[in-house]
Amino acid sequence: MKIDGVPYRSVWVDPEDGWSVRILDQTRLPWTVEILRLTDERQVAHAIKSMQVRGAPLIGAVAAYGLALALRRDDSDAALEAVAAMLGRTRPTAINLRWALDRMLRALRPVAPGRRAAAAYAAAADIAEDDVETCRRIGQHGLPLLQAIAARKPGKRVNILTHCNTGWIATVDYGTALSVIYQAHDSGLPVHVWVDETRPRNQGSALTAWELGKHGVPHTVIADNAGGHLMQHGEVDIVLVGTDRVTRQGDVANKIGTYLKALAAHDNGVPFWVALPHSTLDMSVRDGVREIPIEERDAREVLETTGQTWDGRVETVRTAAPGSAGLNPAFDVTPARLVTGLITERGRCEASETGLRGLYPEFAAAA
Ligand SMILES: CSC[C@H]1O[C@H](OP(=O)(O)O)[C@H](O)[C@@H]1O
Repeated sequence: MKIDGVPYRSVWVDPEDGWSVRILDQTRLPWTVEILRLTDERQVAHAIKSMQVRGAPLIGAVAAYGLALALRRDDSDAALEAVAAMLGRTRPTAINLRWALDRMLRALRPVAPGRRAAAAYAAAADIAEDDVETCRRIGQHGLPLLQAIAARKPGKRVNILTHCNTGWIATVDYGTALSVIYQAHDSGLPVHVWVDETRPRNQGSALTAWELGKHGVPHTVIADNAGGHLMQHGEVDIVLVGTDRVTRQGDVANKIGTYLKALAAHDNGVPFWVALPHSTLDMSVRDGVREIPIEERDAREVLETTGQTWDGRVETVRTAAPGSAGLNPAFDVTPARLVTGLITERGRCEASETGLRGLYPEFAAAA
């Protein structure tokens, strides 16, 4: 996607040296566009843990390049396994991280030391390019949902509620739920997006609002708790979110607060659709509520917030009462029964094992 007319991806190999890895520092957005240069796997691990890079598909792609960086120095079997394990421990919920590292290990274990670094860069590039095309197709398969809503309300805007950030900066390009919104907007459909602020890290008000603003998509930032009220008053035509892991029965792990949005949507008869690439499927898990590990992040993310002062300084301030403890689960799981359907690069399906088997027969055979 573009930033002020300049095309970007969210991760790329530096064309000047051909090996270091460039990323957008998402902790600096929306205040500044800062490009970081990563030169080893430790910097990659920090970038993922600190959420300089974030978003399920993107952390997988960046971890893949982190493995390539490590193998430039030491491409022994021991180093390959140890670095993959270290990167795999950076964040527990998004299955894309393990998916990407497993794909890298399958590609690299058969390669003789001495040739592994080049093979790793090629395999990481394949993961990145696969994600770009996958996310573009997700947008294509989601578009008819918005077209159908627009056809039922001619001359009126299609109101979409989204949670967290599922845009091009959460993937290598295009995004997942936002890929649908971008394609609808670019096709001339009158879309408007209710952007959940998405406390505590404000991926919505800071990142989704920034992305949509840069692309000229009409949007309004709302408090996380306002979505149900808007649904009760007919102001939401569809809820579109991304995900960090979908189980074989269609349970959906996503940013904390998604489950509450799904409950409100179910209670108000609002369609609740989840967009995901194949790399977000975890067919080894059935019951998401009981089996998906939920990342618990530093409580300070809840007790504090970061923003820009009126004279342009970016500062972090404490918003909670001094001395109060905090708890910060970063994800929750929405049971399949609350999900209207899944939008993937292969098409749309119901949130069920049958639905997923229909789109991904190879997974059924393997599981
Ligand atoms: C395109 S998937 C984005 C997915 O990842 C986000 O989590 P985080 O910001 O913690 O990386 C959120 O759950 C989004 O739905």
